[in-house]
Amino acid sequence: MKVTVVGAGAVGASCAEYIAIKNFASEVVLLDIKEGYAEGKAMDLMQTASLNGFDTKITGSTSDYSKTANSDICVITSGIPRKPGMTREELIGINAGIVKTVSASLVEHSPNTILIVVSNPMDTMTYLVHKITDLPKHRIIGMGGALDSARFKYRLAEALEAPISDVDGMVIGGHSDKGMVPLTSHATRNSIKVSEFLSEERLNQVAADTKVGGATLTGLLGTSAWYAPGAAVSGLVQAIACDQKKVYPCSTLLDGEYGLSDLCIGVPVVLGRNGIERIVDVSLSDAEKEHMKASAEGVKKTNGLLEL
Ligand SMILES: NC(=O)C1=CN([C@@H]2O[C@H](COP(=O)(O)OP(=O)(O)OC[C@H]3O[C@@H](n4cnc5c(N)ncnc54)[C@H](O)[C@@H]3O)[C@@H](O)[C@H]2O)C=CC1
Ligand SMILES: O=C([O-])CC(=O)C(=O)O
Repeated sequence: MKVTVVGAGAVGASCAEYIAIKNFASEVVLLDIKEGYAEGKAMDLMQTASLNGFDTKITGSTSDYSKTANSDICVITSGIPRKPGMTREELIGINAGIVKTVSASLVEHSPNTILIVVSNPMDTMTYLVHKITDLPKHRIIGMGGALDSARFKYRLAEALEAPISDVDGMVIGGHSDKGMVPLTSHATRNSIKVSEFLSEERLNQVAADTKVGGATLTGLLGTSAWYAPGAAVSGLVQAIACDQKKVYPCSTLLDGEYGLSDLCIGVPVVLGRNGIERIVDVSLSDAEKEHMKASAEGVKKTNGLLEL
């Protein structure tokens, strides 16, 4: 199993590290445009192999896509991150150009690959990849919901004063401060609805804190987060590589599901060796349906800024 990660920055390196530590891939190629940077990150990570007990071979490349040839899975993390006070949508001007050239080069060298898009604004970048490559839709996957759901579970566990392993919950919708739709009505603590434990007001606070999860960390760190994003990407990569058939919310091209079409937005999907093997249609409350509709309008507005 060969995995390429483009962008050896904070998220790309974290993602490569988690993939290696989980020890399911034979090879990870890190590629960056900065001279020597990916080679340096790869060497540093390889020097953790005997300490962390993995056999995955990590190599680095400066813009040489021949090294990525025949990758089973490619991850795009190249692009600028936001600074405090910015929205993800403001990154479109620079990141669209980067994602366009990177995805074309990846597909040229790995025509059978499954592509995972991470660069922001992620739903719009995922849509862009559909427009400029001829990969089938089940092989183009946007990562956002897996991370947002992990943050939701963190906030739920905090409010419930319960261990995170007892908590389950999912966030669908656009990966943006306003567009996320935390499914509070479906969230559970060991199979019991969380509304049995938390007031509506507290649950609304959990949802609000979840939606600004990325912005909160950007304010604290001065740039956006990388540990949880890297771990979330490695989860998707593992689900595909190991044919786990796990359900994750991912950004995917919709064609009528959830009453939406011609956009990529986060919905629950089954992930296996073929990429997105099924889109799961979950029944939503009226409020969640309205929220999803507004989220889709936001994503479409950002898509409208693309020069296609
Ligand atoms: N979808 C999600 O849930 C998340 C998305 N992100 C996004 O991921 C992206 C990366 O974030 P960080 O790793 O923190 O940024 P970073 O600045 O640490 O790393 C980005 C890397 O991309 C490289 N790069 C730029 N243009 C390139 C090109 N044409 N080819 C190859 N490499 C290129 C840069 O040299 C840099 O090393 C940002 O757009 C950020 O907003 C970050 C966290 C979560
Ligand atoms: O907040 C950001 O800009 C990066 C990101 O998408 C996240 O951490 O959720």
